[in-house]
Amino acid sequence: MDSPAVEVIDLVKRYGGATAVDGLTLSAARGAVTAILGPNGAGKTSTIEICEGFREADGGTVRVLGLPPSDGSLRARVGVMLQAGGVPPAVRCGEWLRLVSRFYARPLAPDALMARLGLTDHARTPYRRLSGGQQQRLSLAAAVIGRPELVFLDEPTAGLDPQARHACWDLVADLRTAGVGVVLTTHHMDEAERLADHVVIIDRGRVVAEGSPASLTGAERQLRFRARPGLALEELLTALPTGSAAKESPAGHYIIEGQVDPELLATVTAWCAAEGVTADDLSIERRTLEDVFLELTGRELR
Ligand SMILES: Nc1ncnc2c1ncn2[C@@H]1O[C@H](COP(=O)(O)OP(=O)(O)OP(=O)(O)O)[C@@H](O)[C@H]1O
Repeated sequence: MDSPAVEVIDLVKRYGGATAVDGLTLSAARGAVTAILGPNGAGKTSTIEICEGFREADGGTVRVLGLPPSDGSLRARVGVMLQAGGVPPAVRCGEWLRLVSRFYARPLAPDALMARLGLTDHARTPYRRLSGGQQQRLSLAAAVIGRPELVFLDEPTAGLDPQARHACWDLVADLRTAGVGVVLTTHHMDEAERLADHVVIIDRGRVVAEGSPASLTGAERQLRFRARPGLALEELLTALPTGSAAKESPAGHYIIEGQVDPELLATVTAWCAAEGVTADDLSIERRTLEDVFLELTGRELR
């Protein structure tokens, strides 16, 4: 049987006295999209850069396509999109892509890839004159041009406009269809929910949850509405069946959890009416990945 695309066991990474990755274990399948989520400083980039062979681990085992990350044969088989830099400032966009393509035996056509990522009009623009989003798209193009078996994308859509974000999503979906393994980090929960087969949530250098987006969010539904901030939810709770929960998060956004049925809906709307409150945008929804993420990693800023 093939080894996983990426296998990380008990990974440890320290910077001076600080432990950034603290016994992290995860696995990413071939031909699937694995999203690594975590708050700022959780250890995502450290982990990914160790897998890419750019940083040394202080402990644990990492295998990429069954090989140690330092194995030279991986260069031709693995695509890497860095968070920033790596391109000479004066090189033109199209020139760079053609240059990178020459390192590979069966590269994609640079012009077609530029067209796909909206870079055709910038083919002759030097890297330093590209906007942040255009530089980002060029890095993405360079990561996939060699038809890799596996790509690492570190925050691929950070700073992209909605059009470019969708183009990136389409590209990732096509890579997956073509059997390419994709390991990406993102702060966009909707992106992970939309793209990923497998989500790994890490916090303080450790995995705190993993599974498919559906298994992480569960089947439970919630009642949500918007109203003026500061409603007396403890009062509402006394009218709801035992086991229900009500919270305001953020201010003016209310979430009621429990057995969401017509009776609960009627109780909540009747209570709102008695309070003289109109419940706006009332909806019954499943928990989102963002809800799960915040529950697991807390709300304090890092
Ligand atoms: N080269 C370095 N030297 C010292 N500390 C570092 C270095 N790189 C990362 N760190 C620290 O290690 C921890 C993990 O950083 P890392 O970049 O891996 O997190 P991350 O999850 O990718 O964060 P973000 O979401 O902000 O990109 C942070 O506390 C960071 O300050």
